[in-house]
Amino acid sequence: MALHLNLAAYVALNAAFLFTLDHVAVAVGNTGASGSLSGLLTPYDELYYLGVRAYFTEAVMSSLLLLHYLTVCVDTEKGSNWDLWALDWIQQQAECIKFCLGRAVTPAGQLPVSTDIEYEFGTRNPYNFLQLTYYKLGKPQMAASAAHTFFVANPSHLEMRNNIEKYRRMDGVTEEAFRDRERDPEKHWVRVGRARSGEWQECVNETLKQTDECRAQYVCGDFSSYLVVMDSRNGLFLSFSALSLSLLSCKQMCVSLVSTRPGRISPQEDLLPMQLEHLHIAQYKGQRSSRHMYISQHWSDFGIHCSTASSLSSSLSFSPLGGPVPQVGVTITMDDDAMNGTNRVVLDGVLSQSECDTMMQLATSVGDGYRGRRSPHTPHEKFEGLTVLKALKLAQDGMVNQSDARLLHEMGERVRTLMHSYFRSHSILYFAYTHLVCRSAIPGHQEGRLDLSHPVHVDNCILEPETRQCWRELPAFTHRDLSAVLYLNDGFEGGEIFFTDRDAKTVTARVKPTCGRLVGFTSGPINPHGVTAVTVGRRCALALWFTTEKHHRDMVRDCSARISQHVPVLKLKIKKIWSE
Ligand SMILES: O=C(O)CCC(=O)C(=O)O
Ligand SMILES: [Fe+2]
Repeated sequence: MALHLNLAAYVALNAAFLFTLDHVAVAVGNTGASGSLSGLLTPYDELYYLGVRAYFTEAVMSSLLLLHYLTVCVDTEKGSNWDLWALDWIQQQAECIKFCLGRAVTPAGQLPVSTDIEYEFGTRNPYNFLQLTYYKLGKPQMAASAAHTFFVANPSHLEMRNNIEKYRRMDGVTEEAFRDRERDPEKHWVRVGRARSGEWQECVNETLKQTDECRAQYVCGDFSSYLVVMDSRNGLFLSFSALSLSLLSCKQMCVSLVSTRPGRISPQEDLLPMQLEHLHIAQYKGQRSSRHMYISQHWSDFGIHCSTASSLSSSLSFSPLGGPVPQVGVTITMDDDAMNGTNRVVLDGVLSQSECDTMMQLATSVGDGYRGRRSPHTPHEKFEGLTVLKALKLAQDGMVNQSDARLLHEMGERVRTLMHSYFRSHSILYFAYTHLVCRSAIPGHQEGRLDLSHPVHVDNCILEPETRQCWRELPAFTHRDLSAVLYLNDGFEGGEIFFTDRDAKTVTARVKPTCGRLVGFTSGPINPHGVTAVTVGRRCALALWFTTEKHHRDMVRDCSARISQHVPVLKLKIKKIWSE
């Protein structure tokens, strides 16, 4: 977690560093109305800005003192490894602090720390100041350490990258300097980055521990009951409801803080649900009977808000143990084990050769839905496609066979039934989007080609391979729950679909497309995937995405279902409207 500046800690720190503050205030020549010479404490924000001002006016000595205070503060916060027993202690201190606060701290000093300052520390800017200050004072080891800690949260900061390279070459700078000074209290992030199947339990435990510590530190616990007792004479119920609300928001704030990566300003929405999903899968595979109890217990414990809960419930509504495939001639060619992953499957025999041929013909005759334009993913391929609705409209206009257009529509239903059954979906699957896509190599543009036909991605979140995070936010199609690709042909070169680890590099499975082969997988972060370059020929497939949320269903599909059933009737209606 970044720097926590709760009131209790503020008071404690101010008391502990009063001496330092006196020096700082004198050194920067600003005792201020609320300065320490008056015997009262300086507001945190003011201190910070004094330091920054001193830094820019090159008052190195004074800024160092002040920034030293700030880092000691960071270190102290870091070291405050509050255990649950601390909650009791804090509760006991809370009344005392409240009493002392009014006497020892000026009204300005009691102000909460501003969001600007929270932001500054969240993005680790003080470490930037620190590194230069230490450098000027001839302390390269300390400077390198500050530079590294800053850089972890600001990896695109080129100047700091250069500085770090310089520090590495300096005498007296050891490897020890290149350690993230804020890392220890962020253990859950370290675990998330490394967790493999057996480690999710520890990962969940660490996240919950951090949340508990945060709540203890911010006094989200039963501190409210003291105030309720104190205020019981004047409006017990009003006080109680107000306090309950602030207690809840305090607890929720801790969920957000724990879910916010160092250097980030917004929380990762599904941090604990994501961990629980992995744990659930690991335990499901291990056939442990207590799995659901564990998950539901901590689900409520974490105080997950609605959207997070729904993302968890949707990810848990598929079983990682494959179900039956209720269709004659369809076989399971690869399951989770064969694909080194979870919730992935390859089914064969979903289409006959003649059905594939029909679809290829349909794609060839009308595959201008995307006007045969260049692929959005690579300049070396053309990308043409067709939606079901477009095919049915073309059928209305007599441009394609009605039966072909209906087959396209019916194939989607076939895939839905298979996906629902194989993934043992607990809820109805709605079509989110469907399209038939052909990728064609542009002849003469293939020499020395290194890119992919479709770069590695996750279908319902934005993958950030460096941090192994996947951000379930727009413009990703966050409502997609299951993905399916039904292949129509082979006879081209390249064009394999492959799955990777979250690093987008470690390939865990590869599948060669062929007529009637269906690749199905859950759309979330456990299934990053891409398509290798199509270097010769044309590769066609029907891509489908399903959602368990009714309001995200593809309305156009509903419309096309009606059209599919009533093509002749609609045609008559349209004619009638024209003639009127
Ligand atoms: O065509 C494929 O094999 C996969 C396409 C894909 O991943 C996508 O469209 O999101
Ligand atoms: Fe995809």
